[in-house]
Amino acid sequence: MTVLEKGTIAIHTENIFPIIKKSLYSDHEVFFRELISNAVDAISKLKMVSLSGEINGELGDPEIVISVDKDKKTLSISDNGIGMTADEIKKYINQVAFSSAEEFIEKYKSASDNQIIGHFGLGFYSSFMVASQVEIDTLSYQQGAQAVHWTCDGSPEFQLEDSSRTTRGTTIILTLPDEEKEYLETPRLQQLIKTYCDFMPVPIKLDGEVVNRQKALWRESPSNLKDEDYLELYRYLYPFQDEPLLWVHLKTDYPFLVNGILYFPKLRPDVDVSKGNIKLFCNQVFVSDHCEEIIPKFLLPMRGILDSPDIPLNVSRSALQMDRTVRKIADFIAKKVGDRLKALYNENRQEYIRCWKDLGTFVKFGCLNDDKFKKQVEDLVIYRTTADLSPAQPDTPAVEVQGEEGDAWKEVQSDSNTEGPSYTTLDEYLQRNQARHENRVFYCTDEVSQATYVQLHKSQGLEVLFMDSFIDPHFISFLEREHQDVKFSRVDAEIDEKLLDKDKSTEIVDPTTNKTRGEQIKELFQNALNKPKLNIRTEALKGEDAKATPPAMVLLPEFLRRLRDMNALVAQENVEFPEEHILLVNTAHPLIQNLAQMTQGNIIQPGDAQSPSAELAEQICRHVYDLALMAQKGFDADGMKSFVERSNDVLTNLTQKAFGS
Ligand SMILES: Nc1ncnc2c1ncn2[C@@H]1O[C@H](COP(=O)(O)OP(=O)(O)OP(=O)(O)O)[C@@H](O)[C@H]1O
Repeated sequence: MTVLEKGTIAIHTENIFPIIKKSLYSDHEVFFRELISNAVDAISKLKMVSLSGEINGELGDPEIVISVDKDKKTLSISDNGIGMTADEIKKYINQVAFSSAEEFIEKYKSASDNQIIGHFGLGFYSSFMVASQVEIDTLSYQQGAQAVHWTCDGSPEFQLEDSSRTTRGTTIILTLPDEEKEYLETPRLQQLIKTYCDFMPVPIKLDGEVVNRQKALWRESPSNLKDEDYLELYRYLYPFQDEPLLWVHLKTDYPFLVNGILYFPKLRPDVDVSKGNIKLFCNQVFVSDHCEEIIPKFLLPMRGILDSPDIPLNVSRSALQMDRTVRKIADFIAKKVGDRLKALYNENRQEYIRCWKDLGTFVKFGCLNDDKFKKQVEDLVIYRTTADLSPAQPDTPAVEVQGEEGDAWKEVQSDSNTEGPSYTTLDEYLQRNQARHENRVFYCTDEVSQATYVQLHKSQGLEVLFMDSFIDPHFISFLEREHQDVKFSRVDAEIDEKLLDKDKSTEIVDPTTNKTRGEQIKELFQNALNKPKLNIRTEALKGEDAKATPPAMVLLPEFLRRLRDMNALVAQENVEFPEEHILLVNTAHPLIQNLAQMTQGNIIQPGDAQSPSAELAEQICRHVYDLALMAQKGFDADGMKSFVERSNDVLTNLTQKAFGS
């Protein structure tokens, strides 16, 4: 073998390699991605040269082969690409690669390495992060080319000599010191291929088997893809997860190049919505699992792949966030997501409703965070409602329409018959209820604990919207800012006039005192509860069956509740239920009427010696109050104790009465 050249690499920093090693300490494995990328590039270059007619004869199937020699402690990466001549090695390796190494060090000496996404495009010299010696054995595609062998042991000195290689292409041989011997193990190498090179367009072989998937679905035209293709990729990327709700295929080449597929996952309660789940690629090469700086915040829970060579990757994360192209790409993604939602809303409302439970949070968060996105989707925000909006069933059977299989008319029919709760937009709600309660929206934040209130509204034909996600309190404030004249009130905040039977509550019952039944009951409760800050109101609630209305309700005015919620948020803990709430006692309810009867002409005064029935009445008043309170707040330990004790007392009293004792 003739030594062609011995020399010193033209760099100015002495001992460049220890510095490379140190500055990339946490990211050693990226050398693998860099070398495989070079191999893929060499194969694509060969294809291009061949297309230009410069090569005669067969190219053979492109492939990259990874092999390990444990005795020699070497890891080799071979490609059958374009190869290099001695001159090219001198130019591209000795000069280009190493001057970029120097540039890298200058740039990142001071920066903490984890600020840079995936240390992408470090190039050939990154092999010195792991190898004590690097060799290149290569034969150029050019006719009559001489194979060459380059060796460098990590010092700036190298050796270049002739090689006996006879096949076109390049092999990079890394000799690994003991501390890097993990890269001699098959499972570790498999994992690296899967992580970084899974979607690279050339087969990568390890131990004779192709390990990578190659096909990058996002580079294909959406018109050639079926739903199943997208689902298959999702299952592959996120195994053992629920199926995604829908997806958006991103594809543009102007003014920037972006390809990708983003999926809306089913939002599980344990999903961390502040953490990005989208995988960032650059020309099918994996870069990072973390692209929080690129994806609009409200879309972070989306999953999938974003592939763009136009995202600057070797700048700090903060610079990335400020980058104009990155900002434009973020806008582009948000717009595409908005378009997709709009299309689904218009084309398949049932499916949109099915997805809404999970999509709703994205969309609302997006409206709060991004004005452009808000404008795009504000008409698509829907709410579950107590109104029954299912299409009326026709009185006469539908006219038989003869149609082919899959006939559009038939599909529409089956679509509209889908059962389930009804959904409405805010505009539709306001329009529908304009005559009864203009610009007023009744809503419920907890279907279970507010069930009584919802039922009361429903039975009087008042429509209630369910706004029960964690984002809804913020969203309600946002809606009130957007629609200045619209007021939102929770079903337990105040009682609408429509729910009250004014005639019944003014009925006079006691001719001697001239007190209405309402006044009498109010006094009864005031004395029994003895809570000066509590505002007791007596009203007759409307309802065909008085028993179906609640005997009493605790109301907390909307502004007081919001104030309390805000304080709780600031204090990060539960704040006491305000004492200044309202107890609405329903004089139409038989229980309350019985109470009035029991104490007629015998109003209990605190401190009075009480008759047994007056005592029972007092107990029941407290009980009615507790039951009403329960819907608003749970009990603390003391409250629970006295509630249970009193329940037992009341029951004992009642059973005694039943025996006539
Ligand atoms: N396997 C290979 N086959 C043929 N040429 C190669 C191979 N590996 C490296 N080269 C040559 O060496 C050059 C320098 O490689 P290096 O990886 O440092 O930078 P790069 O690939 O040009 O850019 P990047 O910084 O994006 O990796 C390449 O441009 C290429 O010409």
